[in-house]
Amino acid sequence: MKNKMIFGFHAVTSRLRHEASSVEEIFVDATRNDRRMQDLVAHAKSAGVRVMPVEAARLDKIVGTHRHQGVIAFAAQLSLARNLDELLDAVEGPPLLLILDGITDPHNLGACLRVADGAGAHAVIVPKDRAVGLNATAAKVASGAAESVPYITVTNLARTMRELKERGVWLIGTSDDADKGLYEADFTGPTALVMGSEGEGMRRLTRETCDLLVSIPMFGSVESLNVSVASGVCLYEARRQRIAKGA
Ligand SMILES: C[S@@+](CC[C@H](N)C(=O)[O-])C[C@H]1O[C@@H](n2cnc3c(N)ncnc32)[C@H](O)[C@@H]1O
Repeated sequence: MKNKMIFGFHAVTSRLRHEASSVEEIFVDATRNDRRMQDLVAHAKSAGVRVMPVEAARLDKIVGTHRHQGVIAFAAQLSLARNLDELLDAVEGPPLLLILDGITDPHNLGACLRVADGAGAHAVIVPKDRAVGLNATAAKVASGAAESVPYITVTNLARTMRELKERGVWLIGTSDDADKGLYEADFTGPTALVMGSEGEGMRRLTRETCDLLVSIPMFGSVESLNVSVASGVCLYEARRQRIAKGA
């Protein structure tokens, strides 16, 4: 299985708690010896995970612009089913998820992943059936985002949506015929943005499972936007609101 990087205390601790055996190695800032770091190192060592103290500059170089808080783990990808739970546990602040209900064009899927990465969405969730998979074309169009954004395939999308609701995630569906405008909706809490397919939009059950439906105002003569463009507009509105609120 391919290794992935996990950084930050919350995410690394969560992985150690959920499946320590998947963690191959942890790099920690050698100059940090506070209680939080001591606890994490003790937890890792008791689980038999190798801990390597390194210079902070090395951590900076590994993660680029991300915040690592002095800790990076290298771990195997977990099975997809476990990922959503682990992911929600590990997210700091309110989660922002993108649900794609039955996108069939790999270019659109790739572009959605790319904009999800850009806007800092925590995961993209797709149904297993009746949707294009993450194939080579989608991965290429995603320009690296296929590796950086957790991509979660679920067998029953409506059930996953209900589970998200139980975890306090607000499901905001999008449709060009929704009465409420995008800019009237609050995206600052835990949110899953739900997008429909290219031709038909969201399926009936998906639509009915949403807490709220919003439309992006259209000022010209066409009725709707391409799904990846619409994803970008909505995700960046969510991000704008969170920045304004300091979330
Ligand atoms: C090409 S549109 C599908 C249009 C389809 N007629 C429908 O009923 O949604 C693909 C998806 O992009 C999103 N979308 C496109 N334009 C939108 C708009 N103006 N407002 C809200 N969502 C939009 C929706 O998620 C939609 O399901």
